[in-house]
Amino acid sequence: MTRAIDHHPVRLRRSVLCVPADNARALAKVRDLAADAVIFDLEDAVSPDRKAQARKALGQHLGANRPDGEVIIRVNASGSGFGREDLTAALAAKPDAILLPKVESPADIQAALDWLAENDAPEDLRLWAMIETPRGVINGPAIAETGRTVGGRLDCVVVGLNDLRKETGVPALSGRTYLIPWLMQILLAARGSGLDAIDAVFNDFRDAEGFEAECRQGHDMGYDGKMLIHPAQIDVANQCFGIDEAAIAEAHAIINAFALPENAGKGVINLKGRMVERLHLDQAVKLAAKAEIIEKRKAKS
Ligand SMILES: CC(C)(COP(=O)(O)OP(=O)(O)OC[C@H]1O[C@@H](n2cnc3c(N)ncnc32)[C@H](O)[C@@H]1OP(=O)(O)O)[C@@H](O)C(=O)NCCC(=O)NCCSC(=O)C[C@H](O)C(=O)O
Ligand SMILES: [Mg+2]
Repeated sequence: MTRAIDHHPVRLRRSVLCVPADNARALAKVRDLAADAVIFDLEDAVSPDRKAQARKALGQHLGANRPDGEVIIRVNASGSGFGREDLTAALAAKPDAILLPKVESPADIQAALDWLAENDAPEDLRLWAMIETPRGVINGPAIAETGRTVGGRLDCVVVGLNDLRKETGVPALSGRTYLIPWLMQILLAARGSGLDAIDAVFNDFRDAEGFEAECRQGHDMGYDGKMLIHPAQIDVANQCFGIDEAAIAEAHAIINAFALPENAGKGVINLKGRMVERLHLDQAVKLAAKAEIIEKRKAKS
């Protein structure tokens, strides 16, 4: 695992594909897909009468197949009546992270942390949190901060706009005009506590143009990647949230310039007529680390 300057681990999360845990045909496809991370869903993609079946299918599937990227399991919320059984099944399936839906307060994170401690969860098991209700957005900074300071397991938040639109009445307009303030609020809360942030799903998976525009928007808002619902969305997300050649070259130019003996100890330098400070060096190191992971991933596929 590559570590960035601020010691937050750099992980590749450009494309985070969601798969209903009870869909055998979709599960069978996952290993051959180029998603950076896969969320195996026990929550809204699985109907209440199939929850038990989905837990069992997921355990069997992950027992025999592991995708290359991060494995995340989304459980049902604690108040749903399915939460405890989902957590038990998730822990047994040994994911990299458990995704908590509809997180509304620091207490939701704390309850999950307590359960994990009581059930001897491995130290490196991470928590992800979905922010997808009005209270979740309002309490975003406190949620992110509690997750970081208590137990240190939380390292990623995911925006759920379907639920947020349902709860607020904001319609699904192209461009997401009235949702942008909340998207930026969530991004700021995540960054304020050193967490990664994943943009929401785009439902119209046959609308390639609309999807690409939304990926570019999410990237420009600062998000690390996008939650996806269909394999056709993976390549575009990897490209939009990826790093182009010019940016990699620029990062290396900054790193090399600060490594020159004449620049040792300098806080600011002149790089071909442009002011470059050590904060830009930090950014360049992080970007180069991510580019290195992307190259390794390409070499493997
Ligand atoms: C949306 C879908 C139900 C569409 O499925 P389908 O009708 O099967 O589409 P296609 O015929 O185009 O599929 C082509 C093949 O690809 C496989 N497939 C489809 N989706 C996936 C997937 N997600 N992962 C892996 N493989 C997939 C199909 O099986 C076809 O292959 P084959 O069967 O061999 O022909 C479906 O895409 C789907 O269920 N997507 C995921 C839905 C989901 O997980 N929803 C929960 C996440 S969204 C969310 O969380 C919202 C958030 O909470 C919020 O509030 O916003
Ligand atoms: Mg949701």
